Amino acid sequence: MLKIAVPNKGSLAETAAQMLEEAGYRGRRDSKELISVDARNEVEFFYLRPRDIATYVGSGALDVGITGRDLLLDSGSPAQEVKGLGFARSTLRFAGLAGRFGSAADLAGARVASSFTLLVEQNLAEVGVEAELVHLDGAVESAVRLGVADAVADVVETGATLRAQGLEIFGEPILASEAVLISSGRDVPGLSTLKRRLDGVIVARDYVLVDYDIQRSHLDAAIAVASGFESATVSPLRDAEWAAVRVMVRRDETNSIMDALADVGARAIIVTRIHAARI
Ligand SMILES: Nc1ncnc2c1ncn2[C@@H]1O[C@H](COP(=O)(O)OP(=O)(O)OP(=O)(O)O)[C@@H](O)[C@H]1O
Ligand SMILES: O=P(O)(O)OC[C@H]1O[C@H](OP(=O)(O)OP(=O)(O)O)[C@H](O)[C@@H]1O
Ligand SMILES: [Mg+2]
Repeated sequence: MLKIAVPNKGSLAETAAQMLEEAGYRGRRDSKELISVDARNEVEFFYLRPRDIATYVGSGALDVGITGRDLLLDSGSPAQEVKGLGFARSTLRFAGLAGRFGSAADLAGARVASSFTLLVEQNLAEVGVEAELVHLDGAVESAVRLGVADAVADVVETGATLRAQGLEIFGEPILASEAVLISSGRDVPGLSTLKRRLDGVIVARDYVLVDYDIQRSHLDAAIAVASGFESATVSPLRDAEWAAVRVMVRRDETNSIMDALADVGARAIIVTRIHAARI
C-alpha cells in the first residue's frame, strides 16, 4: 500500500484533503482520525503536522506526502519535491520597522526571528551576513514589537499581517513557496497513478472550457486570443459560414478572454467548469 502523509491542520490541510478527494481517494471521515485506509485505491493516509511531514517521508517511513516547499527545505530532510500543487502560495520575506533596513546586508549583527531558521541561515550565509537567529513557532510578526528581535523573516501572502504590526518588507525574497507533493525518492507502486491523478485535479481546478460560435472569416483572430491546451476543437455548424470552437483556458483569465473573443466577433460564449481531467 502507498503510504501518504497528509497535513492534519493549518492552512494546507483542507485543500490537500480536498485535492485527494477530487483525485478519487477516500480520506478520513473524522478529523480526530490519525490514520485511514482507502482499500479500494490501495493507499493508507497518515495525518501529521505539516512541519513533520518531510521528516517522515525523508526517513522512508512514509512514501509520499503533501507539505509546503518552505517546510520541506527548512526541515533539511532528504525528501524530494515531486511537483508543485498550486495552492498555499506564499513568499518568505525579511521585514522590519519602516525605514530601519534596506537590504539583507543591513542585518549584520541584528536579531532575526523566524520559524524558518535553516532557510534564513542559508540565505544570510549566501550574502555573507552574520546575524543572530531567534527561532519562533508562529505569530512571528509580533517579535519586533515585543522586543525579542530587530527583524523577522516570515511567510507573506497579502502582507496584511506585517502591515498590521507596522513592519515593512525589505531585501530579496528568501523563497517562493507553495504546497508540494514530496517523495522518499523510491519508485513505489501507486505513485505514478497518484501523480497523474493530481495533475488532472490541478488542470480541473485551474482551467475551464470555453465554447463559442464564430464566423469562419474571424476564426483565426479568435484562435489567436485563446489557442487551447493542445489545439482548439473546431466543429462545423449547419450554417457553413459559422464554426463552433471549444478551448481550455486558465480560469483566472476567463473574463479577459471572453471580452477579447466578443471583440473579434464570437457569439454565444459559454464557460463550463471541468469536473475531472487526464492530460
Ligand atoms: N497566509 C498564507 N497564505 C499562503 N500560504 C500560507 C499562509 N500561511 C501559511 N502558509 C503556508 O502554509 C504552510 C504552513 O502550514 P502550517 O499548517 O504549518 O502553518 P499554518 O497554516 O500557519 O498553521 P499554524 O496555525 O499551525 O501555524 C507553509 O508552507 C506556508 O508557506
Ligand atoms: O501576508 P498575509 O496575507 O497576512 O499572510 C501571512 C500570514 O499568514 C500566516 O499566519 P497564520 O495566520 O497562519 O499564523 P501563524 O503566524 O501563527 O502561523 C503566516 O505565518 C503569516 O503570519
Ligand atoms: Mg501559520
